[in-house]
Amino acid sequence: MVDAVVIIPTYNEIENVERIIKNVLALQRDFDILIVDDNSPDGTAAKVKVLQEEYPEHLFLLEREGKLGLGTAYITGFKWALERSYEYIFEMDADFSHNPNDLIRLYNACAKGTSQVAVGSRYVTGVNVVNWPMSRVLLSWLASKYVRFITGMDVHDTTAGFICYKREVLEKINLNKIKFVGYAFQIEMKYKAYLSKFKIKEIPVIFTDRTRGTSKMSKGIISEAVFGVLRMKLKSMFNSYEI
Ligand SMILES: Nc1nc2c(ncn2[C@@H]2O[C@H](COP(=O)(O)OP(=O)(O)O[C@H]3O[C@H](CO)[C@@H](O)[C@H](O)[C@@H]3O)[C@@H](O)[C@H]2O)c(=O)[nH]1
Repeated sequence: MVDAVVIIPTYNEIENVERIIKNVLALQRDFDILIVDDNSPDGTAAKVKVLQEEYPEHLFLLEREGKLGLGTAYITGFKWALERSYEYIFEMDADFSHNPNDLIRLYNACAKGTSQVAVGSRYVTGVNVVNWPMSRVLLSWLASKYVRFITGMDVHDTTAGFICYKREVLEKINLNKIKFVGYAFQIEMKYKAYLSKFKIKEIPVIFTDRTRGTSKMSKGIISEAVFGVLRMKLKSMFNSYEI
């Protein structure tokens, strides 16, 4: 029985999905994969179904009816994983901005180290981002600084989406109380793990922007993060923030 599952949310990732699945399933350590697809018009889910014939025991697919956001895709995936016996539950993008080889480094930080959360971090040793335009690097770096300042969390890459959670973390957090649907979900999850006193370790990784397909980042995602983080902090100061 494989003890680790990599959850990969997809929306229009037809150009990446086969390669990312094959890369992860070819790693030296065994991982299962759960794809959470939001009815991608480009046929991503249909491609996954074909690949399931090749990897019937290790590749799983959840299909949702439409584009419901990155955060809710992960929550759906977490609940699926908790119904099974996985001990290590990962988040990873489909587009190779996260290097699948680094999964093993994140795994080791939780399985062999003392951390319950391992974050593939772009900003723990300088700025390790390749191919993003300067404006996007600045936005992401400033967002991480802002979140660190407001929340007081000792995490440099607070918006990172390359994570290993030990099962106990996802069992402790009330997944039905997660407020953010977009990328700010990443911040909220880390904040809840931090408030729950879990040990969060940042593992330096190089984030390389996608060469195929397009980002789903939008202005709404930014305002969700800016105001949402303030709300989150204020609530926790007045003890009305539920983990
Ligand atoms: N199912 C589903 N998947 C989605 C949705 N929106 C995005 N995705 C998937 O989520 C992954 C990340 O989306 P991208 O649009 O490629 O993200 P990015 O702009 O490269 O953003 C990166 O930086 C963010 C901020 O630092 C990170 O929060 C994010 O995880 C990612 O690493 C991809 O696999 C994409 O298909 C959605 O609504 N539904």
